[in-house]
Amino acid sequence: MLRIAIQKSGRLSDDSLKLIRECGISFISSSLKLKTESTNFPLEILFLRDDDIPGYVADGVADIGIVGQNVLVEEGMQDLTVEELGFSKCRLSLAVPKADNYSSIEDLNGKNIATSYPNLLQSYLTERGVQANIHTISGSVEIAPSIGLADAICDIVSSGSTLISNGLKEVERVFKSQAVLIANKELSDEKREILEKLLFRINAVQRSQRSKYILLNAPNDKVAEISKLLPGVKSPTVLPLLEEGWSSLHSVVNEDDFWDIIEKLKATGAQGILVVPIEKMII
Ligand SMILES: Nc1ncnc2c1ncn2[C@@H]1O[C@H](COP(=O)(O)OP(=O)(O)OP(=O)(O)O)[C@@H](O)[C@H]1O
Ligand SMILES: O=P(O)(O)OC[C@H]1O[C@H](OP(=O)(O)OP(=O)(O)O)[C@H](O)[C@@H]1O
Ligand SMILES: [Mg+2]
Repeated sequence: MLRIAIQKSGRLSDDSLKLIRECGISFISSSLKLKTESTNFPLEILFLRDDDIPGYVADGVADIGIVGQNVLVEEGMQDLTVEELGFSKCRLSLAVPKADNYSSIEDLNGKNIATSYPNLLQSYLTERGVQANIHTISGSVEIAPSIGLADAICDIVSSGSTLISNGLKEVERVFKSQAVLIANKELSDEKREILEKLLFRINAVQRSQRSKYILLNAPNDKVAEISKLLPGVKSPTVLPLLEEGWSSLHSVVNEDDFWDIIEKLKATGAQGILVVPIEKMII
């Protein structure tokens, strides 16, 4: 049995549970239960505060965990990382009151900065030769300048709406973060084997999320040109249409190239283009 620690409630919780479920792992969860076991995979799930997860995994209380890179690097445990998971993307940024005349990082010399990430902030400032007073607080950081606690803050930003609501502007990006899977370094062979199975499933889910299945009709004399645009996993599938001189072409496209490719396909004379989601993808 492998033990995974995930955040009990917060920004990481829903996507962590979603990923586990998309891997075909079933379990019964209730907001009151802090531990649950899968009914169809050798996995036990612990629901914890996110800040505690790296420590528990390092100590072996949990075998693996899902946590934000910001917390992991702040706690100096980035070497536990196994896989980037691509969700809970955010950044750690420095922000000052909107009305401040901020021109460069040197403006923060001698200033008071409130943050929950003193280590990440300190190394960012040190690298740039800036000396500031860091006040570590555990939450509601954005309020600090307006109550006279600090001149600036360093906190998580995603849409930027929390900064705007608190009369602040983002002035420096300190760290880019996303959720990662971490693992204890001394897993037994049995546990490592379960982790490999889980990683295989996670990769299949992630690959499918980055890809789309595409079907289209094309005149036979355009099939070669279109195949170059849609190489797919190995090569596209080409099937004859009932209508003479036409083929149906099936392939897989990467989400990032998607709109670019669609434009080019239309230019070749492709018709009836269908794009459908892929649930799992094993290559
Ligand atoms: N606005 C956001 N958008 C995307 N990701 C975010 C956002 N805010 C935080 N995160 C990511 O999610 C993680 C958890 O954030 P959350 O705000 O739930 O933490 P918390 O308040 O410290 O929770 P806990 O009660 O578990 O200690 C952060 O460490 C960060 O990696
Ligand atoms: O740029 P935004 O999209 O506004 O997101 C940033 C906010 O999100 C997080 O807090 P959260 O809302 O999770 O609440 P918390 O302070 O209780 O953790 C983070 O601490 C910021 O305050
Ligand atoms: Mg926390």
